[in-house]
Amino acid sequence: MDQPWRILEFYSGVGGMRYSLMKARIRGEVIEAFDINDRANDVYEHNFGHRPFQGNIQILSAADLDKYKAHAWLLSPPCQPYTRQGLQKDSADARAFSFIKILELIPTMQHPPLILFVENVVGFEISDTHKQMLGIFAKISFVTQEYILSPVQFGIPYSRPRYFCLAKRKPLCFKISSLNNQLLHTSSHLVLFEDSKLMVGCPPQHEECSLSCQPIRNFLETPFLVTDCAEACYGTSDGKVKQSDENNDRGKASNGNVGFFGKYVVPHYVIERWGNAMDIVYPDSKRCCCFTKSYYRYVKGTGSLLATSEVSNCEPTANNELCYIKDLGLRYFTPREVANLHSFPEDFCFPKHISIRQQYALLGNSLSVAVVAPLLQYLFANPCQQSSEES
Ligand SMILES: C[S@@+](CC[C@H](N)C(=O)[O-])C[C@H]1O[C@@H](n2cnc3c(N)ncnc32)[C@H](O)[C@@H]1O
Repeated sequence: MDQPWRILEFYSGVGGMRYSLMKARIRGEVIEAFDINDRANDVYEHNFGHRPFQGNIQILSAADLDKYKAHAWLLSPPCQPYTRQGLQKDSADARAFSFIKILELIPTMQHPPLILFVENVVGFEISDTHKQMLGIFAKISFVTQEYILSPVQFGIPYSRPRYFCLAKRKPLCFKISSLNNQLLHTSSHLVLFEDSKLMVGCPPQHEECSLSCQPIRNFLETPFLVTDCAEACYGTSDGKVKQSDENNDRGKASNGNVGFFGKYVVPHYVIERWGNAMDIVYPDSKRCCCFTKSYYRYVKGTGSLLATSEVSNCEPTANNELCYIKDLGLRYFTPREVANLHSFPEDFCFPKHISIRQQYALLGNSLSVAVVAPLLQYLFANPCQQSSEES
């Protein structure tokens, strides 16, 4: 392909796909992005200087899309229809409609895309939306390779396994076509980035993978210790944090000081209620759990908490486990640290009016650039030639 790829980014959120394209150094241009969420679009515009098309993707027609003459579509549709925590209504969930609707337009287009990339949660691969998607791809002569990969397989101490579908319209082909029509859990054949020498090809959660990961410490804002936090215990007892303590009040110590990490301190009442369900990691840990959009609002299953002190006056026995946890200087990872674990670039930032909770929500919906970039590099590589390995 001589000309730069013309790329559409659907469900663009805060632009994780676009950052992945940049990291993968794909010779192409995002000619339009689409998202229904105002705040996500504010963040996107703040970082890329372009405001995505704001509206429901479901209303787009084939004629609307033909105007872009796009070669590639990147799509990360809502994952709630398929998440284990959700109701798993799958294709019956209204949030799944726009995705199938837009794929169904492809056979009717004058300038259909040549390349598609889809990201979603694990569980999507057994959904009927997935079945419908593959049915449409077969009808329009697309070949596919599917993956379930997590950042831990790329040297990042972060467990966020996600489903990816790479699809190309024939006669385009994959570099390794023997992997067509397979669901793969390994990344070993993906192109190595100069700066990701730690990439290893083993299944997510595999012990050896996390051993070769960098420590969490490398992803923290510095200094990472909690200060001024002893009395920063605000909130209600239902595991939810008070509505009014957004950005300002939360973390204000009774002496009036607001330490940088004050608003990230885990209140003692939350430890008492949810301590046993917390995933606690240390700066030297080589793993942490997936941050969801509910991080900072809820504790259970929404992401790891950071222990900033290993010294406790209490013994970690079953009887005084909560006392022990209270002494760990627990705090939430900051939004910047979550962005670091998502491998977002240093210059990524939020406009001032986006609250902390909104920042977590937007990041929780986003993706790992460390995983998506090599997949995109593989997807866009030498698309018109068979690899020498196969010839
Ligand atoms: C899983 S998130 C994708 C996030 C994105 N990849 C990122 O890096 O931030 C799904 C996004 O799709 C948007 N969305 C959901 N349904 C939509 C629809 N029908 N039309 C347009 N955008 C939609 C949501 O606002 C959300 O930002």
